[in-house]
Amino acid sequence: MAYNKNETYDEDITTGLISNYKDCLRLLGEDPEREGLEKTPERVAKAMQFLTQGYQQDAKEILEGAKFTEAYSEMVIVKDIELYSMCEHHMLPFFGKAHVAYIPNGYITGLSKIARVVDVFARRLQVQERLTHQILDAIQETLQPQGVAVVIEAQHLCMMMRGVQKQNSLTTTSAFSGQFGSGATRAEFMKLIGK
Ligand SMILES: Nc1nc2c(ncn2[C@@H]2O[C@H](COP(=O)(O)OP(=O)(O)OP(=O)(O)O)[C@@H](O)[C@H]2O)c(=O)[nH]1
Ligand SMILES: [Zn+2]
Repeated sequence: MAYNKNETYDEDITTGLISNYKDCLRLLGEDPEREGLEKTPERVAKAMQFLTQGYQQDAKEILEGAKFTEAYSEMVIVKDIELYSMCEHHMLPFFGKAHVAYIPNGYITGLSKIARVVDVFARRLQVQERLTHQILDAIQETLQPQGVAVVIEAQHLCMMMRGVQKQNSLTTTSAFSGQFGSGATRAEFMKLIGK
């Protein structure tokens, strides 16, 4: 299922979600029939399907689709990839940036595919740590490069709007494989992403 301007949504899932979101609104003390909320259950049903569309997508297929033989063997970095995901504990957004690098070993991939892979895993219910590792594993297993590095910096609304209510906390997670395990290569990557 691809959700773009010509959005198509699974009818059964949408119908089921609409009915459940109507109940949610009632339980929260709202009137789902009042004018402003009339279409809200449907909008939320579609928004939630959009935000979890990653379950229907295959990161390896995306990378394989633009895998090219190339002798380039220096570090390739795509940094500042904006990221929007939802924490699996509260189903509230967390958002920030992903920085991804790999050192090719005979194959490169289309640069946009790196950003697409970030979205495939971000558009699910996540914890930031698992998201970081899933991006790394997909690239490692598909391109079999000399190494992969993923750093994610994100703010979690569940820590900002509720709970501990810390507005300025930033969570950084990282995962490294292959050559990024060594000090010099990792240090070069961290320097290039401004860390
Ligand atoms: N490790 C990790 N924790 C997360 C992530 N997103 C949210 N959390 C945390 O998940 C934890 C869930 O803890 P619980 O004590 O079960 O939930 P809670 O009572 O709502 O916790 P508070 O947020 O502290 O009020 C909280 O500490 C959240 O901050 C994430 O991506 N990674
Ligand atoms: Zn949370």
